[in-house]
Amino acid sequence: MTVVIDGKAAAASVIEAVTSAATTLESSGHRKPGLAVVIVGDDPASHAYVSAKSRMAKQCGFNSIQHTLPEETSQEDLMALVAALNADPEIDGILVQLPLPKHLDSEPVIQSILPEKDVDGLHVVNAGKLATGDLKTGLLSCTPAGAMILVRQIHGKDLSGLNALVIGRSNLFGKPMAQLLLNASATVTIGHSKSRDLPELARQADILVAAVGRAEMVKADWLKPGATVIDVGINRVAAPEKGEGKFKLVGDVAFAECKPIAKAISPVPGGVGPMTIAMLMANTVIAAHRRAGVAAPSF
Ligand SMILES: NC(=O)C1=CN([C@@H]2O[C@H](COP(=O)(O)OP(=O)(O)OC[C@H]3O[C@@H](n4cnc5c(N)ncnc54)[C@H](OP(=O)(O)O)[C@@H]3O)[C@@H](O)[C@H]2O)C=CC1
Ligand SMILES: Nc1nc(=O)c2c([nH]1)NC[C@@H]1CN(c3ccc(C(=O)N[C@@H](CCC(=O)O)C(=O)O)cc3)C=[N+]21
Repeated sequence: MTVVIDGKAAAASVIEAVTSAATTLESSGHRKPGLAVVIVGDDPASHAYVSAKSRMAKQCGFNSIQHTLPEETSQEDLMALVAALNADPEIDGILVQLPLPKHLDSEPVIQSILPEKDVDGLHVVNAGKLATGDLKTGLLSCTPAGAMILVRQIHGKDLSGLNALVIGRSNLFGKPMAQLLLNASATVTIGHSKSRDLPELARQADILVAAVGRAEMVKADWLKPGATVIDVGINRVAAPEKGEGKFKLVGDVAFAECKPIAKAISPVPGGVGPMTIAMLMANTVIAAHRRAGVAAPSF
């Protein structure tokens, strides 16, 4: 029987641990962890994610502040807001929702966030710590950290001898995911749009992670029987069966046909997505502990 990995349940247990760490921190005389989420423009999907993040931060007992800037915000104004949040002693974590409107350059914005407040794990200092094998003193990118917790449920901490394929090489997900898998001693391949014969690479993989953004790209005949499949893709596709003009979310993996071949598979929705938000809360509570000079929990 294939295991359908329950990301909601795994996220709920992370959230429980985060909430309890936040409560303990506060009852020992420190202030609440503070998370600032910055969103520019009015993309409805981004707004939905940001409100989910703000809601969850409140549920964890954080001080959660949302900054909503108009579409026409300038690079200077956005950078000035980040500088103010860097200097704000009440703020432990800063997240700038991506993608930014086209006229803005995200890289200087991300790099201007203080590394110790970079709860997205995208600052070069945090990316560099991960790349050099320091997983303890920086902040990890939320989605790969969450995906790794799901992999650990199936395989434990040591992935020695296992082949892993990550499809996608973004800074937000693919690269840090590959590094986490490598750190756990998997033999890692990274596939992308210029790879030759992805299906053949996939058939070698004991652990297949798909983060492309192409609905149901990974088919049943790509899988090694008994593989663990982690689906990171979030694709909104038409769902006429739900009514005219309705949409549904699907991943990068053709779930129904892949499920019988896999040992374990994460669904979309209800897989990696909820873990991303949970790990953002985990990073915020870690940053708050470090700022307070108290030993931080690990997740
Ligand atoms: N569940 C969650 O919490 C999160 C989900 N996501 C989702 O994950 C997906 C990927 O996100 P992200 O990494 O930010 O996306 P990017 O668009 O930054 O990266 C996509 C990657 O997929 C590769 N790619 C594109 N087309 C193909 C193809 N036909 N064959 C093989 N590789 C291809 C690209 O290759 P190349 O580099 O050559 O262009 C690139 O490396 C999206 O669906 C996104 O919504 C992202 C973050 C969080
Ligand atoms: N700076 C930055 N950091 C991010 O981590 C970041 C970002 N920008 N921009 C966009 C992507 C995407 N992302 C998701 C978070 C949660 C779900 C999630 O909770 N998904 C639910 C479904 C939600 C729904 O129903 O719409 C699920 O998969 O079950 C999905 C996707 C974070 N991202």
